[in-house]
Amino acid sequence: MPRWPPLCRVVLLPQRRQGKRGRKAAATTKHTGSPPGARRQQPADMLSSAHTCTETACHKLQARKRSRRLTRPAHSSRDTLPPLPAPPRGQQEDCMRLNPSFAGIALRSLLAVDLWASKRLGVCAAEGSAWGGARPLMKVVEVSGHGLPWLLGTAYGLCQSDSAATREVLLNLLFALLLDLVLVAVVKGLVKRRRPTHNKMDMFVTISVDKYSFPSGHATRAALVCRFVLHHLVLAVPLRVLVVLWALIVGISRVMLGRHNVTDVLFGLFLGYALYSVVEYCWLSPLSAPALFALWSS
Ligand SMILES: CC(C)=CCC/C(C)=C/COP(=O)(O)O
Repeated sequence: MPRWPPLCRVVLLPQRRQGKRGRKAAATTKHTGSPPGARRQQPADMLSSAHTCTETACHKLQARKRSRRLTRPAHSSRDTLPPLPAPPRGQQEDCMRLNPSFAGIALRSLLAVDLWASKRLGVCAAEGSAWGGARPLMKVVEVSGHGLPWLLGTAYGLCQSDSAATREVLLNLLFALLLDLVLVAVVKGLVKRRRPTHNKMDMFVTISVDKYSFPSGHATRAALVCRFVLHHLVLAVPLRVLVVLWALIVGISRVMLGRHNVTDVLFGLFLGYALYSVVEYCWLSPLSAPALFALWSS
């Protein structure tokens, strides 16, 4: 590789390293052949001055660069300012508290309203509560939406059924109830929202995740069973209305008994309603699950 003459090193280095102001000056130099305000140089002058300043300028530049490199912090780049040091952890949390997002504020407000409303509506939470006399009745409603009677009742009906159509419907109801139990247990285990403080833990048969309240298992089951029954049972209109009312009363009773917050029940009703669509989509029939149905025919 050819060695560049010293002139090139001296002239090119400062131009490459200069900032905006330096570039402006360099543009003037390029245009006029000299820095602004200086005497216009002749080609011979330029050549001789370039030669005479070669060694000293080069040494000065290298020394300046070296000293800049020594004084510059290790993390800084040549063209950017060094990044500001991260604020201590406590200060970061303060900033987050001072600048919460819109979604954060909305969620906190919703939860505050939810807790306040749930406490006000928990009128059967204890015998001494405003509607404490209705507590035994609410507990009957609680049992009517409990998983155990529904599972046992469906399994019994399945064993007793002698028509293929009834068997198909009951098998799918059993599948839906089991799916619901699993889904609610998973969501409760993930969200881990504690039951309201005013709840008395005197519930009929619970499993470990039932110490959590989101979503309400009774509400999901009530919505799921309600949709299932309305689709697969031929009922008179008053009975259909009664089924819908039962689902709503089960949901409301959860808040009145102090078992749940309002949002637990609302989400539970939505989840149960949506779960029915999944059950419909995965409908088990002698065509889609022949092995399962063969159990009964043999
Ligand atoms: C033991 C079995 C088969 C089911 C447990 C049903 C149960 C206790 C659900 C909890 O419902 P909430 O979440 O509405 O309180």
